Amino acid sequence: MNQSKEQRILNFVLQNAVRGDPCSVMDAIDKYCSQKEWAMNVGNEKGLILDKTVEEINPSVALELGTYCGYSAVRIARLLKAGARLLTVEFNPEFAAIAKQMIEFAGVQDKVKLIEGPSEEIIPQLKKKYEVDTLDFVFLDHWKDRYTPDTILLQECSLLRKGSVLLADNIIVPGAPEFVNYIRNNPRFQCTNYPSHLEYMKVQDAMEKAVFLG
Ligand SMILES: COCc1ccccc1-c1cc(O)c2[nH]cnc(=O)c2c1
Ligand SMILES: [Mg+2]
Repeated sequence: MNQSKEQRILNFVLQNAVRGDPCSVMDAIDKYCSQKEWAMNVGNEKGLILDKTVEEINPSVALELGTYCGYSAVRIARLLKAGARLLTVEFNPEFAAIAKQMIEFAGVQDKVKLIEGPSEEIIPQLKKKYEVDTLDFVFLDHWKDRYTPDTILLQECSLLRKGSVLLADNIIVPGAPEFVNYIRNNPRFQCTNYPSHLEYMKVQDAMEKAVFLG
């Protein structure tokens, strides 16, 4: 049974990064995916926008929708203060299995809770099953047609508070036009667009930050 691309990415990390060193894991993934096989990690250019947003908020409780291989989970978790935690949701079991190993190798497993399943099922469980009160930060990086319904669901489940920050990847490519229309025309959100490029490519992309006004 030949290996998946995601397994090849993990193998490259295991052979080229340093166990317990999140930056070496991020660098190895970026090296492999820019030189060998493209993959949909947020990457280093948009990753810096993610870093700045996380550092600005300094979240106690963060949620990521769309774990993939765990690149952005490692990227976010490495910046979290003692006692803070990241919940990351992945629908695809193969991706979740890779991400679990990636997160453990990076040494951030104590800060990260990887939850396998569809976001529309997991979000309503966050309060009772995962002991979440409200979310300080949400990174949307999953199916683009889930951005709007999941943002509505987060509000319906009272998971956002005044000042909660959403950051959405792939506003241009693959694109989330319906989400952009929803969030920019919603008076309960203050939006900021961050032009960038598609990971590992010279193609325009952007991230959108949306602060919940309560
Ligand atoms: C499977 O499509 C891969 C692809 C192909 C061409 C352009 C963009 C993308 C892309 C880029 C991303 O950062 C993504 N992030 C999260 N979920 C995605 O589906 C996703 C897709
Ligand atoms: Mg993405």
